[in-house]
Amino acid sequence: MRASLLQVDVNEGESVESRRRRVAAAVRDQAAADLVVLPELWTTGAFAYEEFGSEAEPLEGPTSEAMAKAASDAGVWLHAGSIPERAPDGTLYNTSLVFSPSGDLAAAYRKIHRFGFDQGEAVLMGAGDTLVTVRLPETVLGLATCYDLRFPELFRGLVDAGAETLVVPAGWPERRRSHWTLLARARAVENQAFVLACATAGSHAGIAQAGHSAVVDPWGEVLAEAGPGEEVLTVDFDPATVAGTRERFPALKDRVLGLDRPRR
Ligand SMILES: NC(=O)CCC(=O)C(=O)O
Repeated sequence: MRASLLQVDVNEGESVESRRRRVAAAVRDQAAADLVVLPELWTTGAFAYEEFGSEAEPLEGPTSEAMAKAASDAGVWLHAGSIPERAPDGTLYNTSLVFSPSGDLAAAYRKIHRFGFDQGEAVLMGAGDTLVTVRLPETVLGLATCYDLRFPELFRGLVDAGAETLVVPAGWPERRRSHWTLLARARAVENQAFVLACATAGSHAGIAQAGHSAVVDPWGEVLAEAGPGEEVLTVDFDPATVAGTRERFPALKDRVLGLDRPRR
């Protein structure tokens, strides 16, 4: 299976419309891939809080339309990263979209853990409450977004739902890059799954982005890692490695669930 991660440069010098056209063209160029992955909130930038409301779109908005067409033109599965979604009741969500090679919306995942503590995304956006997996011919994707990477129980839930390839679009700051790299490997090792971690490059809202998108195998080996700038990271991997790893080293079967809490 071939995956291409598009590490998009997101900066205020380029309009959302221009970036949408540029990214759609880049997706069309990936016709040799089976799966193309984009980062989190690449239209606005994950830290451009003041843009979330003005650039929010419904699930059938301009980004979704452009990405559906790009996926069908290229004939690829497309994890189109996330958009600021405005739901019919007005609530904003950080929503990831997955399109099939015929351009149909196969899945939408609303980010469960919002970043910012008592500001930014955490107060501007609603929280998703549903785990999402997507069955491709070669593997089952489990969806998570950026800050979700810090919450291992979410990933265990995805694995329990059948996920073998964990896809994590992000807008991760350069100053915490070591956490990004470490957590992507940790989620791969503990879940014996592939991790496709696709981040933004560049700088927006005064926050330098980490880049360094990566593909990690179920043994925790980094198969490929991008540099800091805009880049297409293409990797061939064998999804059957997941079942092989889980069979040879059956740690997931040794889980002990429902432990009692310490007595006080
Ligand atoms: N967009 C995000 O979720 C940022 C997450 C982050 O900066 C961190 O977890 O650190």
